[in-house]
Amino acid sequence: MPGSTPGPTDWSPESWRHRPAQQQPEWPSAEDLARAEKRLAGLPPLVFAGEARRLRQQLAEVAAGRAFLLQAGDCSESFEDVVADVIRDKLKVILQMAVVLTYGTGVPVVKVGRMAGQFAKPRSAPLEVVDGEELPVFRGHMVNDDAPNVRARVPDPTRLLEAYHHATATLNLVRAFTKGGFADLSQVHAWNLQFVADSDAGQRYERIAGEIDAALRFMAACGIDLGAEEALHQVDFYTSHEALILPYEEALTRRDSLTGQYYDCSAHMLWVGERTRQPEGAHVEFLRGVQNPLGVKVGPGADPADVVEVCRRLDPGREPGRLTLIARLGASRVEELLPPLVEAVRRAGHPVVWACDPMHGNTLTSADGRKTRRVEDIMAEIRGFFAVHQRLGTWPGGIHVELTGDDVTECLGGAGAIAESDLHLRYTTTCDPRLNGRQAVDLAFQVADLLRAEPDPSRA
Ligand SMILES: O=C[C@H](O)[C@H](O)COP(=O)(O)O
Ligand SMILES: C=C(OP(=O)(O)O)C(=O)O
Ligand SMILES: [Mn+2]
Repeated sequence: MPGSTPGPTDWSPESWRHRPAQQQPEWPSAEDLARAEKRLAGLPPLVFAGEARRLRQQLAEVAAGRAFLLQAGDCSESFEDVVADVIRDKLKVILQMAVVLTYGTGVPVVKVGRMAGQFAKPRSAPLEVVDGEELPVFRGHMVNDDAPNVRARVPDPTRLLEAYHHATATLNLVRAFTKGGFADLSQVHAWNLQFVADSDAGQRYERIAGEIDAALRFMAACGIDLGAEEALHQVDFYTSHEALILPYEEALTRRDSLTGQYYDCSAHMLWVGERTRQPEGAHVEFLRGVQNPLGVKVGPGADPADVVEVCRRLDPGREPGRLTLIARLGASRVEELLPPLVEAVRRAGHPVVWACDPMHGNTLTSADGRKTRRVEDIMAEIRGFFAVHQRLGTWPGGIHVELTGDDVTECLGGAGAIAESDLHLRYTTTCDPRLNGRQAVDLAFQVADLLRAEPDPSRA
């Protein structure tokens, strides 16, 4: 059974407190923080250990080269976007991408949202200048508000509770949508948002949807009872976020009554960010004791020996499905930097999933000072990632992307050819630039083409 290795005996949910923790807010009141932690610790878990174990099993299939991981959602979820239509549209785009990938390749797709808890952000600098005024930086709605004034930027521990409640509302809707009929394959046309349907990618998607309809009609005509096939009517959709604010994660960590092991019940999968993955640091210490599937971001400065050390701490049992390494190396350097990392981890015997985050190594600033990314760089990094794995005979296990279902103008180029002069039109992200629905579905088609060129996934 995944996670069958007993949890470490020299660990407790609070043992991270003895290690240096990067990127933690300076909460103005220790008492208010303690009150919020106490309340959170008494609230029900958001996800269940059995669900996290099921995701581990599915990720073990990815590690073995028999499935593909699609991890996607906002850079930083906004409390203001915990609105039915926004959540539904994001889900539609992710389901569409999954259909494109599965239908085009025959490879099962494991779907994980950066959703229902992605409310905290690590930042490169503690201060920023907005309209000439120096302000503490926005750290995600779990910590402070993004409004550009000093009062809004003061960390407020009651936001930890608000984050929990916003995550709960999001997850409730996600569960209803994915288990209650909306994700039924007969709805495949309805996932095509109007602004996506009008694009080339949207029309290509419509053709696939038509073929799926025809296949379903064919099976029904052959006498197959489609109503009885659960897989046609529901999808498994999992949640994930960066485990950044450790008092929040600790408060939601619970011992599973079935196995006696600890799970961080704030999300199915947690990852440690590029800025907090120090082997001796508090974040790695916290995550090594919870049995959820874990991600580790790996940036261009990563030393292979350090990455192996993090793998040793987080995956001592060398269990497939436990660890996903999410490489975010940049389009221009992926082919140079990824091979030594893959080789070192392979030599150390960790059966990790390798996923490509083509967003964070390709961020640039536009002339008017907005963070943006070129879709062509994003695609170039994905192509480089596939090329490296093909050369090394390893499986390019998945992609990790920032997107929204809204028709935003945050990333340059791609389907819809967004120019720098368009960025201001609908630039609504609270942190990093996201692909809009059209750009995301188009990207899925290109990734499906790359996956199709891979050796038969049933090889393993
Ligand atoms: O994903 C988020 C960003 O890349 C990270 O928070 C750093 O952003 P910054 O360089 O604007 O602080
Ligand atoms: C901050 C992020 O990534 P990284 O830790 O890789 O910079 C992120 O995924 O939004
Ligand atoms: Mn980001």
